Amino acid sequence: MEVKGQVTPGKIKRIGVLTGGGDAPGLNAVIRAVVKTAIREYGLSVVGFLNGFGGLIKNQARELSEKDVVGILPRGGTILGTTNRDNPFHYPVIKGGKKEFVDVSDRIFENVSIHGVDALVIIGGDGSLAIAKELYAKGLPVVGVPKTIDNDLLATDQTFGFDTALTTATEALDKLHTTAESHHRVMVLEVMGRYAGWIALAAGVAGGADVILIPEIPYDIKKVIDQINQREMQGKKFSIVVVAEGARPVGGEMVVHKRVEDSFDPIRLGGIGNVVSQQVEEATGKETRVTVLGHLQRGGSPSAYDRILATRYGTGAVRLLMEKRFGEMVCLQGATISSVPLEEAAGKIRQVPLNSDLLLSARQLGICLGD
Ligand SMILES: Nc1ncnc2c1ncn2[C@@H]1O[C@H](COP(=O)(O)OP(=O)(O)O)[C@@H](O)[C@H]1O
Ligand SMILES: O=P(O)(O)OC[C@H]1O[C@](O)(COP(=O)(O)O)[C@@H](O)[C@@H]1O
Ligand SMILES: [Mg+2]
Repeated sequence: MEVKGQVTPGKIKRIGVLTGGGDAPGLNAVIRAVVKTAIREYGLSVVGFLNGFGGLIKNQARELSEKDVVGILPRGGTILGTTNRDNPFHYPVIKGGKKEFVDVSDRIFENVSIHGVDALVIIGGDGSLAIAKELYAKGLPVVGVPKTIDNDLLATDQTFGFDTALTTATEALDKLHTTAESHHRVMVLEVMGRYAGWIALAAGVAGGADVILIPEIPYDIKKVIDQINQREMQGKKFSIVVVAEGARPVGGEMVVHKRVEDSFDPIRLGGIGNVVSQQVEEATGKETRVTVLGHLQRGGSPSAYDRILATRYGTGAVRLLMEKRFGEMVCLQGATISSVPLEEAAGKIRQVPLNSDLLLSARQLGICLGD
């Protein structure tokens, strides 16, 4: 079947790369690995599309030479820019003074062809990879690279960005411990993760939290209060509570901080830390403070682990392209870089399994999980 706008690569000579969705530490390390591998190993040229799918739609691009990636390995963010809007299949336009959402994906095929690009590396999370999958179905030769601090992508054991976010959250817990201990307070730390509790659970264990609340286990506030009171009775005058932004009480809803209407998923979570903090203060009479870690978790230099994972993903993605394994995504399976069809990764999320051994360890340490 002839697909409109289809790009049929012969020999691959020129590739494109873009970063989509929320940024994550390690994006630059992937870009560097893609550019160096493409140019040095395969003699290709590389063009970077700017600001996620926005740049592909609006034809914003820049040539990427080896010189352009010098010094970016340890840098946070992405030299290409990114956005968690600009879905080409659901793109906002103003028609007759009213906002409508239309399919502008044909523009992507035009721009890819203008730049002479034979195939594209798309670095993104569940949302960007869902778009990548649709573009592939429409005839664009793409491969995916799994990114997100949330670690919530199906079909890979780990996304890059998670380890750095986890380190930031753990450092925050270490710092909160000293002030909590001095003031005999309860400290609540709200962390990111959308609908998955990976950051909260891992940071909570690494940072010695007393309570960890994650979306996968709706909590009973009485259990949280009991834990804090029990610690008090044992002479432990402070407590540390980690709350994932997606945590919710049994029978209750997640707390929505704001809606970003142009986004495919307009919900931005946030505020549950405050709710928990107020309830704890009222019930225990203990002074309680809340810290919302927010975008600090997405910023800064990637950890050594994330630099290595990002580099392995970037080189692996170019190898996939050269083997014409389009419609696939590089992934981590155990200790090995492998690949899976985008189908298995796109638009699906991976939550903490209730039989996870990390959850079991947390329980056996006496950490309250709110149930
Ligand atoms: N399930 C989905 N299907 C298709 N597009 C999606 C989906 N979720 C998000 N998107 C779109 O993908 C882009 C990036 O999504 P977002 O979730 O913010 O980033 P990420 O790529 O990190 O998951 C946005 O344009 C968003 O509108
Ligand atoms: O950048 P925004 O719009 O505030 O989005 C915040 C969301 O993005 C994240 O930081 C990362 O999510 P994605 O990887 O899906 O972009 C979430 O943890 C958080 O809920
Ligand atoms: Mg997403």
